[in-house]
Amino acid sequence: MDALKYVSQEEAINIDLELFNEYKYSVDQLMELAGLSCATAIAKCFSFETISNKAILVCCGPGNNGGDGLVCARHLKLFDYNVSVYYPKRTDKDLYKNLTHQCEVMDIPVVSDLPKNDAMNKFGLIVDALFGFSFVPPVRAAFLPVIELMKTTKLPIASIDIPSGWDIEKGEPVEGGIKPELLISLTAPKLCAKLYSGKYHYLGGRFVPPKLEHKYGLCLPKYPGTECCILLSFNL
Ligand SMILES: NC(=O)C1=CN([C@@H]2O[C@H](COP(=O)(O)OP(=O)(O)OC[C@H]3O[C@@H](n4cnc5c(N)ncnc54)[C@H](O)[C@@H]3O)[C@@H](O)[C@H]2O)[C@H](O)CC1
Ligand SMILES: [K+]
Repeated sequence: MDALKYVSQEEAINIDLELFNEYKYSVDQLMELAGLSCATAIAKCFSFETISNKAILVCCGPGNNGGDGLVCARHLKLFDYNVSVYYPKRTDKDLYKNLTHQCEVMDIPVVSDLPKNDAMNKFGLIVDALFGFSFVPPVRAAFLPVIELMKTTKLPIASIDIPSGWDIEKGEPVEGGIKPELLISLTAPKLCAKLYSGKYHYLGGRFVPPKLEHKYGLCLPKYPGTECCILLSFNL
């Protein structure tokens, strides 16, 4: 079998466009599957016993990566974790308003200010849903504090699709970036994931129609049975 393809930023954007325009998926559909696969991979890697208070802070950015984070937060809550969401720049579109509402009515606190030291100490894991494949470096000022927090924290980080702040193709910035313990690539891994050496690398977003997979030569791995995510690599 041919090797799994790591896609460029342009290919990732084109695949995304094709899913919406040619294959007629809606963003909500794919985001739900993407977010569920992220929550599932997180639960596989971080059981209740391994993270203090079962408490997870999900940091959500302004685009669809942040939307995946909101969906992921809701599923983690359904999996019985104690979930909070940090969402500093709320996007004024119905999709995001509804996803935020769904979290709030499930008693997931959604805050606009980064939790301070004491409040931060209760968490056992940070989910990074700040930026995905549309990120263009460098990080703008509004997001520097949360990126700095994630660079210096002792808590494990689970990154959705891209470790935020990393160049989509060239990887970690030369001045140093965040170092997630889990990376969940969605649809297909991006080139930066080749340079990822953290503990767990999962693939999620099991929604690619075979014709689209072949067109881009993705050579996706065979997901086991009905699983929505698959472990690509594990480093001790
Ligand atoms: N088909 C798929 O694979 C699916 C992927 N999903 C997820 O969607 C993201 C990509 O989402 P997109 O809305 O295109 O953009 P991002 O979330 O990556 O970010 C755009 C957002 O961020 C701002 N921004 C860009 N650069 C910077 C910067 N340097 N500093 C600060 N802010 C920045 C920009 O202005 C936008 O507001 C993909 O990765 C997946 O996670 C779908 O959910 C399902 C289908
Ligand atoms: K991310």
